[in-house]
Amino acid sequence: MNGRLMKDLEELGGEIRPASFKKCDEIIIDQPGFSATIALWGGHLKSFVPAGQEDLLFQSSQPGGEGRFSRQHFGIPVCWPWFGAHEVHDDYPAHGLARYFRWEFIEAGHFKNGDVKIVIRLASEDHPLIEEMWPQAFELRQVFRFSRKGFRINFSAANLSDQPMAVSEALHTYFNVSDNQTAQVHGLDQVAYVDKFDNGDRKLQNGIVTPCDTMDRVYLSAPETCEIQDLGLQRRLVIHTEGSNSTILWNPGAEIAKQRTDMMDEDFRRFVCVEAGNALSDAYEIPPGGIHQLKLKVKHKPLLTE
Ligand SMILES: O=P(O)(O)OC[C@H]1O[C@@H](O)[C@H](O)[C@@H](O)[C@@H]1O
Repeated sequence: MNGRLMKDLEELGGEIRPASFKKCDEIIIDQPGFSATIALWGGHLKSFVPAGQEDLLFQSSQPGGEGRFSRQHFGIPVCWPWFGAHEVHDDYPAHGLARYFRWEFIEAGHFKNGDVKIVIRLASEDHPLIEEMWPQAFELRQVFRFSRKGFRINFSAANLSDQPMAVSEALHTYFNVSDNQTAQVHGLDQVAYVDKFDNGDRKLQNGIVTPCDTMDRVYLSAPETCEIQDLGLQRRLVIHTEGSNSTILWNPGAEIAKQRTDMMDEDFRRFVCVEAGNALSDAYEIPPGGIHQLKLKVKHKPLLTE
C-alpha cells in the first residue's frame, strides 16, 4: 500500500490491522458516530457499530477452518459470480469465489457530505486460481459509504471479456439480531418465493416473516425495500437495494446449525440473513465490456413501540 493511501486512511481515523482470519489485513475506521471493519479477505464488510449500539452485523466466534475455502461467519460475504452450488464443478465452493480471495484496498476519502468512503477491488488477473476457476476476465469493486446513520455498499462487476458473462450473486448480509425467534422481516407480503427447504416449491409470502428460523427462501422480483424489526434491541434495520431482483432469507435453524462444523450451535439464534441479490430465475448476463451494479443501503432506526 502506498504512503498516500495510508495518509488518507489516517485522516479518516482509520488504520490497517493484521487479523487472524486467513492472516489477512483489516481496515478499521473509528469515528465518533460509528466504527466499521472491512476484512480484505473476501472483501467482507465485517462489522458496523453505530455509537452506543450493538453491531448491525453478526459475528460468529467459531473461527472456521484453515483452508482457502473455509468460512467464518460474519458481516457481508460477497457471493459472486455464482449463487449456491456451481452448476458444473461440484468441487468448487458454494456461492462463488469472491469471498475466498484477498481484495486490494485502493481508495480512502470523503463524500461531499462528509460520509466516509473506502474502495476495494478484486480482479481476475490478480490470482491465477481465479483465472483457473472462472476463465472470463472481470473486475469487481466495492465502494463503502459510512455515516452515523448506517452504511451503503455499491458493488460493481465489470465483464472485461468478449463474451456475455452469466452471473448469479448476493451480498449475503448476516444481520445481528437479539433473537431469531422474535425478529421480524417486514416488506415481503404477497411476494412469491422459492422454498429451498421444501423441495424448491414456489409459495406466496403471507404477512411478515417471523420467527426467522429454519428458512432458506429466494424471493423473486422482490421489492427494493424491506426491514428487520428487532424487539430485543428495540431497533429497525431498513434495507434498501438497487440492481437486486431477489431477496434471500436464510437461517439454518438448530438442527442444521448443529451439523455444521463452521458454526457454533447457538449462532443461528443471533442472526438473520437478508441478502440482496440475483438468484435462480433472476440470474442475468453482463454483456461484453458491460458493468452491473448491486447497491445495498442499511439504516438503523429506533423501534417505536407503545
Ligand atoms: O455460505 P454460508 O455463509 O454458510 O451460507 C450458506 C447459505 O447461504 C444462503 O444464501 C443459501 O440460500 C443457503 O442455501 C446456504 O446454505
